Amino acid sequence: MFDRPEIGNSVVLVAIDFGDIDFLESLAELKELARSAGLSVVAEVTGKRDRPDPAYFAGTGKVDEVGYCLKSVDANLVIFNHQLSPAQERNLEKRLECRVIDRTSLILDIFAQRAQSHEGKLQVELAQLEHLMTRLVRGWTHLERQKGGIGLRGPGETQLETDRRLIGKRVKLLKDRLAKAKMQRHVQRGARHKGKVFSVSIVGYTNAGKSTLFNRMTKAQAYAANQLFATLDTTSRKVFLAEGENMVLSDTVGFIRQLPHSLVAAFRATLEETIHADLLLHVVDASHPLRDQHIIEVNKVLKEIEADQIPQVIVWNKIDLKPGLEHGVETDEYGKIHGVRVSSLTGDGFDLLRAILRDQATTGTIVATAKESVGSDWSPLDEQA
Ligand SMILES: Nc1nc2c(ncn2[C@@H]2O[C@H](COP(=O)(O)OP(=O)(O)OP(=O)(O)O)[C@@H](O)[C@H]2O)c(=O)[nH]1
Ligand SMILES: [Mg+2]
Repeated sequence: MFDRPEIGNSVVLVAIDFGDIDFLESLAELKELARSAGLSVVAEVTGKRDRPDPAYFAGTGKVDEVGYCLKSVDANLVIFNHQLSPAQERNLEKRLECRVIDRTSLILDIFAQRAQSHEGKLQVELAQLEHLMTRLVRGWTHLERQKGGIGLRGPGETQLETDRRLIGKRVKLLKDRLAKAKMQRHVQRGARHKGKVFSVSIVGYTNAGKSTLFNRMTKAQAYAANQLFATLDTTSRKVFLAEGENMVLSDTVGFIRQLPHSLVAAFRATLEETIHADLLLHVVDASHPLRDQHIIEVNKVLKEIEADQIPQVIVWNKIDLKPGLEHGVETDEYGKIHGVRVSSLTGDGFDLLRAILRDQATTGTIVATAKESVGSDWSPLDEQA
């Protein structure tokens, strides 16, 4: 009953510009997401609108445009870049005679495909059920209003109630299991803390190169690929820094703008690992045109999970892709380190990164926190390029 519905693989993207400043980027990202989900984008329909209007698709001819498009390209899925209400989704499916999903469902689908560990699978199922729940709830109130309320229960509504009860039960079970898994991790972390091992978490936007950096540091084989959300599970390894000095390095799930709330909540447990780190390596794709927005998005999530107090080094990664950028360390006006430029692909700059890790492990004072560097509008990368 809780199986993920099969989605097709030829897809038409629909994106309406409601005046968002980053419309084009978010469209590009949607394409990337679709590609990462193994879908092939065969057409795009775009439009412009001054405000998000639920009634937009009625009578504007836009739906017909999507319909014509579907006929000419033979696609079996339509993905909308913005949030659709369940009613909108149903109406659109009826009119287009094609499966319709939105960005959130697409991201959930990618997570469902990728989840590997027991805990990761539980988290994704929980997020999917919670997504489903909000839709059932809304469908329910909608029906209630139609029928005029009290004393008019139809068989359909009873079914909804049953569904809700069953899903509710499953949600509770999943939450219990996740709580147990969290306890276990807590115990493991406790053991690590006793040995006082310096712990470092790698965080950053999806596809920034976190796993590639992790692999180079640990000589491990974490899955790295040119797709969004290649990594879902936190992986940790012990790394030798210097005589008598080790660290535990953790690779984590990537962030993305408009990450569905249910997913943020579900992954909070895994990300909590991050809160207890002594240092964050915030990996940024320095060659990406939107790298500054990516940093803001990641810091937003870090603040949400209360990890914004932890010393943080911005690791400008992929400098091999930016002609003119060279490896180097960036310090603020107090001499504290807040950035380092490297290439995880070639290893360029890794001796600097290792030195920073070693010094921070022994002194704990050479790196600034994100809070300390907020407000400084100095952008060293631009100075360099
Ligand atoms: N040119 C170049 N490519 C890199 C570098 N670091 C990583 N990449 C590539 O960038 C892509 C993404 O790398 P990953 O390490 O999987 O990125 P990630 O941040 O772990 O991504 P998610 O797990 O999806 O969040 C891969 O194709 C890597 O080969 C680098 O320094 N230079
Ligand atoms: Mg990864």
